Amino acid sequence: MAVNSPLIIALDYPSLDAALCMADQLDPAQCRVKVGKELFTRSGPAVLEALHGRGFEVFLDLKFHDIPNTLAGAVQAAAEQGVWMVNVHASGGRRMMEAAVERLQSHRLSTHLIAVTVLTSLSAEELHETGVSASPGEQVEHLARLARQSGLHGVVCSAQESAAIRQSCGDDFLKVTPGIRPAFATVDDQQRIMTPAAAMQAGSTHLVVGRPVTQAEDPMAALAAIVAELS
Ligand SMILES: O=c1ccn([C@@H]2O[C@H](COP(=O)(O)O)[C@@H](O)[C@H]2O)c(=O)[nH]1
Repeated sequence: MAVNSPLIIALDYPSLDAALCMADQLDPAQCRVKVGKELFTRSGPAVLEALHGRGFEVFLDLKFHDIPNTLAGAVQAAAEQGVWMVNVHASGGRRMMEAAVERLQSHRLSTHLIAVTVLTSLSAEELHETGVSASPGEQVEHLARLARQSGLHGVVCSAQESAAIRQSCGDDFLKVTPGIRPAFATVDDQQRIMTPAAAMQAGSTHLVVGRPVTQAEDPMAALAAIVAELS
């Protein structure tokens, strides 16, 4: 299905039923959906089958991070389940990322492979606490370049870094940005945030939106407000 929207709705729910209840209110021609660690750990591949059966393109957000051989196997397993996009941590290094790219290519799997740079929930102070002396912006850009050199299709970053990555890695390199917060939403545990319209202006190619829609009193009204902001 051709999806003519940058929106990816994060189905962060504790059960398959709850996730499908939200999915059934969404139009697979108008947005993609994201399955993360909680939902996948609870429901397993059944959630992918159910969402694919409803016509959705699925971003499997399991943020793989392991030795090259193990990680390549996990990426292959995800791609063979037909997901549109899967991700790994760029901090796993060049050899790990290249192993995943090679595995997809050798099996002719066309799933988009992207790398998480610096989690959008991390502030500069928290990043420094992990032993990284660079600022979030510097570290994101460093890891984005590494991901691009390793053959990946793009990165997960905050929209605050999209413009710099567009400059260094180009328009075609995907900038998938969580931490999207419309003016009406609460910040929650995110740190590096941006509104939907500002994120698109900055060069994000995809906007990941979870709680501003899924925890809203009226999720469909919240989604409509975001769509209106983007049009
Ligand atoms: O750096 C990252 C990487 C992934 N995420 C995921 O995106 C969504 C954001 O949800 P909100 O409710 O809109 O905050 C969530 O599934 C995260 O696991 C991220 O936020 N930051």
